[in-house]
Amino acid sequence: MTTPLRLGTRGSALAMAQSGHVAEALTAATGREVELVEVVTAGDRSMAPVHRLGVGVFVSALRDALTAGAIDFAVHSYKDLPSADAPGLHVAAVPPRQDPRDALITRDGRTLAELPPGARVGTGALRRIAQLHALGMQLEVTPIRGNVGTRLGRVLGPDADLDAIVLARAGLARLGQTDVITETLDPMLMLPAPAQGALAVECRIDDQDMVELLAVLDHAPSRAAVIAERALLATLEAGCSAPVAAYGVLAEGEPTDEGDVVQEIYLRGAVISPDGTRDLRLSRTGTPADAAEIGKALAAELLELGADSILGQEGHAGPGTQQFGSTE
Ligand SMILES: NCc1[nH]cc(CCC(=O)O)c1CC(=O)O
Repeated sequence: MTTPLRLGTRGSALAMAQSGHVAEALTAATGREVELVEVVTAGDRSMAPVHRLGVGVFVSALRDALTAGAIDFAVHSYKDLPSADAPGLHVAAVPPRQDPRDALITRDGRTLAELPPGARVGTGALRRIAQLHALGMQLEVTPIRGNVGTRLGRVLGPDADLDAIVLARAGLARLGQTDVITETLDPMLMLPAPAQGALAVECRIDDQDMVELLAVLDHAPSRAAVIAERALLATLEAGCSAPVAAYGVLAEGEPTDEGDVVQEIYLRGAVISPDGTRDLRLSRTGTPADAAEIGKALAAELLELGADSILGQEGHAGPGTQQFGSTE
């Protein structure tokens, strides 16, 4: 009998749900038993706005446990990972991604377009705040934090004080709560965070057995999309709490003259000032093998249009440093 593999996870309902799904998938594919080990992170203990908490509050405790050998692997929400690689660690799998779009939940069932001026919309991420302002609908955007249940309470609970909230559809999907969604937002209006809806399954780079075992969970199209989105973010030297959005989609391109169907990646990226007055959005296509280059090239185009001055406005960390952390 082999010993169970130790999967480190945060204790939030969302983290437990996504770790549980990965554990089940790994057991189904390999027959290996998986044991969940709860790791408490600084981000779980604090209620401060996350863009003020800064560096990796939800991630570093899990990574420390992994490096120390207390756990064999960890599952992260990929969008919460800093864009720089962690020394000695390796993302061994990107499982099939959930729908990466953002979701709107309203108190009275109105859609985004139906919200009146002055409607109170809660969200924590600068990226979402910026895009809500950019709609020019005079929404009153209110910062919120807390786990998914707490945030839903602000709009659906007995003491609801907001007209609407925006959060990742993927989180609700993993919790089996998509029935609360009023509207899944069009990425042309609300472009998701880089890597939203994707998971990163991480292990120690020198743990060859785990690297090989976890590879069964990898989904190449999801990985390619995430690579492109995160290359854009890294090139902008921004982090998950910056007002940067990116969405990569793999699709079949136009058939070649010989009639061959090839995969194409379509990447859309945006940098928007928190007040919504400066709004840069561009897209680009290429082949999935060039995912990282497409992200870098799109970031370079955004920089040419002045993206750095927008990012500078909200305390851009500058070259060599990484500002990141869970945005909601
Ligand atoms: N930053 C918090 C966070 N990290 C991952 C998710 C869930 C969705 C995902 O996996 O992208 C959420 C919640 C949210 O943004 O509403």
